[in-house]
Amino acid sequence: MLPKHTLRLLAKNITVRHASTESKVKTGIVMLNMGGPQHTDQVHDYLHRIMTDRDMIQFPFAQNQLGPWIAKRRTPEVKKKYEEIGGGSPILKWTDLQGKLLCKKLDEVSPESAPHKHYVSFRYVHPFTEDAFREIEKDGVERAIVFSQYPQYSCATSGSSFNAIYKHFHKKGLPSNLKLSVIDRWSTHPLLVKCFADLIQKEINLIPEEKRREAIILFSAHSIPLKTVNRGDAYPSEVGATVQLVMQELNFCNPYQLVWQSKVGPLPWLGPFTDDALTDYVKKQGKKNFVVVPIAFVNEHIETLHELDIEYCKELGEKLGVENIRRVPAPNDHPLFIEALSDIVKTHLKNKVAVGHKFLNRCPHCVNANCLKSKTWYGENCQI
Ligand SMILES: C=CC1=C(C)c2cc3[nH]c(cc4nc(cc5[nH]c(cc1n2)c(C)c5CCC(=O)O)C(CCC(=O)O)=C4C)c(C)c3C=C
Ligand code: FES
Ligand SMILES: [Fe+2]
Repeated sequence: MLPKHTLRLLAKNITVRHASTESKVKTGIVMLNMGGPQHTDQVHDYLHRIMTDRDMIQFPFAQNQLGPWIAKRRTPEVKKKYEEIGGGSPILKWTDLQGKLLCKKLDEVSPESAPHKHYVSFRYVHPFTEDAFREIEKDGVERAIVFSQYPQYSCATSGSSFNAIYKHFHKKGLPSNLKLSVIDRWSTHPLLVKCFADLIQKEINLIPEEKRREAIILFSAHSIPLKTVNRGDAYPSEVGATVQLVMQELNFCNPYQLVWQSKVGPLPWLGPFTDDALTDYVKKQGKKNFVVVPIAFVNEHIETLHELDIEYCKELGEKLGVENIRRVPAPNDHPLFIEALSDIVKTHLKNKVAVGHKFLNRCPHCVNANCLKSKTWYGENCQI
């Protein structure tokens, strides 16, 4: 039997915890990402939304016809890929878990902004931006922090999601009791860097000792069209910054190279491409050991589970006769990654910068009216 005062303390604790879970949400964390189809019957609509999103992709002509046409033509092939990775994208499962773990940690390290609650906001599949903000308004949240889950900012991905929030609010206005602020990029956060370094080191250690030092670390990021690069998109340099810091953390232990994957459509995209790089390293330079790192994704989905694991590491690796090829997992629920997320939010609240200068400044060659309207709106409406 426990002493009486211990029992009283336990009862008090239980009551306090109960009260905090029931109290009104003070800080909402909007987990911004593109999302992926949960089931294969969502694939066509998902692709259609991507290919007709002018913030994401611009065709040189016939945009209204080309986008839907590519989506329709691509559907069977992409459906098959989702079937091969278990029938759908795990991106919702991971984002939801990351949000839950993040808010649990924030309740501990930032009691002044607690209770925290996460809201998943996807661009191309349910739960959409509108769903997230409907919930936020229903919960009577005091402060919403829009937290891009792309560490490196691209106008095609992060920018499109931020523009969608602007489109949702610009006519009806923000609820008067809601403060909105923005975390738009965090490619150089020290804990993100440490997390990648830890994940990479663990895979390097699994390569036989005599081959370990010669393994090439291939950092593979989703490519973007060259037209987007030349407009001044920040993404390639921000991905490069992450790579450089991760290699510094690893004391430049191995040879490394940044390569690009997942090109869509016939226009020129940023290279070198991951499969071409692998092929030439093996065939032309006699390299046989590789560690592949998905450096611009924070959770598993079709590009890691299918393109990297099945198409490149398994099928292409076997065809080329590589000795060792290991794919590093995405950060997922790695404790250092959850710590990174929590530190980013805590620092955002402490620094009281509602929206950064870099976000408000457009690409030098931006011709997208949505960007101008959206960035002006964020500049006028964000507060912390
Ligand atoms: C940093 C991440 C990403 C960038 C940059 C990006 C650019 C980009 N993507 C497309 C078109 C498609 N992307 C698709 C899937 C997909 N893309 C990303 C991330 C980035 N895209 C992720 C995480 C995913 C997978 C989602 C999931 O399954 O969970 C797809 C659909 C799949 C396919 O058809 O291969 C398309 C289409 C463009 C046009 C673009 C830059 C302009
Ligand atoms: S395309 Fe980059 S700000 Fe408009
Ligand atoms: Fe993509």
